[in-house]
Amino acid sequence: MNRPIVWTIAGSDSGGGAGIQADLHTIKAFGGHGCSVISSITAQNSVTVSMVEPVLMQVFTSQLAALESDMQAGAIKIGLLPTGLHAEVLAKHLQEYRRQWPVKPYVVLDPVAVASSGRAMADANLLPALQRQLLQQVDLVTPNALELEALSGIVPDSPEGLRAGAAALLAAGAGAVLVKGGHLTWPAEQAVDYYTDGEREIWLASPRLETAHGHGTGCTLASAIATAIAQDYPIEDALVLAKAYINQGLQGADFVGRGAGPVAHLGWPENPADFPTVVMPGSELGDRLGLTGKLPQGRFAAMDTLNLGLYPVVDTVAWLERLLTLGVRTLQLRIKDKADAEVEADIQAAVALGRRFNARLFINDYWRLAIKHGAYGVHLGQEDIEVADLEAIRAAGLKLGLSTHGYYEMLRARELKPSYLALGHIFPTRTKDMPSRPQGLERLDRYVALMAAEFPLVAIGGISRERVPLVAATGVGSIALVTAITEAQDPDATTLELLALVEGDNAQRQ
Ligand SMILES: Cc1ncc(COP(=O)(O)OP(=O)(O)O)c(N)n1
Ligand SMILES: Cc1ncsc1CCOP(=O)(O)O
Ligand SMILES: [Mg+2]
Repeated sequence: MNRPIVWTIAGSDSGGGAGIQADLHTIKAFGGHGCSVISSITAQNSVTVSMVEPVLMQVFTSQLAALESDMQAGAIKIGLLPTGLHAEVLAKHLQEYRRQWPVKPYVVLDPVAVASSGRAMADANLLPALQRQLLQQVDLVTPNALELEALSGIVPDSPEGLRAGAAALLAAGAGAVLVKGGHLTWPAEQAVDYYTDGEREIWLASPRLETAHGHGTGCTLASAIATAIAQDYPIEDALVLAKAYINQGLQGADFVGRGAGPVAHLGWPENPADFPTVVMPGSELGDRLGLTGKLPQGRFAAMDTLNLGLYPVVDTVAWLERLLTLGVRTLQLRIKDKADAEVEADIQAAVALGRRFNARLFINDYWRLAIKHGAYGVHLGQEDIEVADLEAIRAAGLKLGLSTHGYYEMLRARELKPSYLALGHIFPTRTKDMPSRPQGLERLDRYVALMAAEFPLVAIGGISRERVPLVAATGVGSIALVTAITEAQDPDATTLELLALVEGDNAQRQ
């Protein structure tokens, strides 16, 4: 596999728990190739920092030049900069990379100024240089509560204070801000991270972990985000993965010296318990954080099985009838962009057919008509979550399937307790213009490992007859298809073959 290049520009920690050393562990764990630009050499162990020595400016810029001429970065993580001058010089280099490089690196700044022991790690000129020059060159800055206060002058002692502090960093030029919740004193029982790019907010919560350890968490989090982005994960997935990596690493942390041990580096996060909760409007925590909106009041009706099997998605009642007659038992009517009045008769007919064949028949999009005609279930997309009356669908007893396109959307959908989750699009598809990138089998594998115990899962998007065995091998319980069936030379024979492939002995042929 091609490992994306990720640079860390940071200080060396002789104790091996933070700085360059933590960054390189993390970059490797996330599948990147780590390159380092050492900004300063620290002498420290698990109990004290005894020396911080900035590297000569020529040593600093020679490392940048060496990498720049041969090993252009997909993402750059910046940690400790020992002087304001190092920050100024770096800002100029970053500006130049953005101008010259064909692919712009994603830059994450972890604004380290004070060690966890309380010792100042940088000179007094660093803060103004960050504020006036470096912030403008970064895509994401990741302060903790103390660093946010130092950079913005605003004390984040409430959600409003936190939002105001983050807004000040956006105004200073940062592309986005992630405030880490570890040092916030509220909410008491959860460590809540806050992300904003000025247009949207994401709040991620995990229970506070009782541990004496955690040296290097800030460095590790920023490196994990940078490497996930270099792997082409969208920012919201990078945030979720990085927080899961930290939670896993804190659980596994132990003494190395006499003091606080380093966060452990335990590979790609896979345990659902390590993943954060997406704080939803309408939840108790959401209310406390000032989010507005509603949540459904309970779970959606459960499916009768975790394995929904072959799942054709078609646009006419005639197709539904043909497939039901062949023995298909999970199907969807997907008619796009028509007025309710134009589709009502088809939806009514589809619901009646589904009942006659005792099938799991989902209606895409038209949730009001689905409720009105007593459909078995509704399938909705991410955009619909904001606008559909989910509680009305739930209260009417309809099943709900939700589309997701990655870690963050899966975790957000999880909070709505739907009947199944769809994961897509797995391969490039001609059927629909997708704003996200194809997920591929490796990511599908990981999603299935994470969510399969909790929800029936459906894979969709670009799944041809030939790809069905590969998709089925991930353990996903259902495979949704459009063109593999509707454009097959012999749709009936193909459907029977697919039923046997996906459902094996459980295929209910008539
Ligand atoms: C099983 C299944 N998965 C995903 C989709 C896509 O739904 P959505 O995101 O709402 O997009 P449209 O289908 O409405 O274009 C689906 N329909 N079925
Ligand atoms: C509706 C939809 N949602 C995600 S991909 C997709 C289309 C799947 O069609 P095909 O199986 O022809 O690629
Ligand atoms: Mg839809």
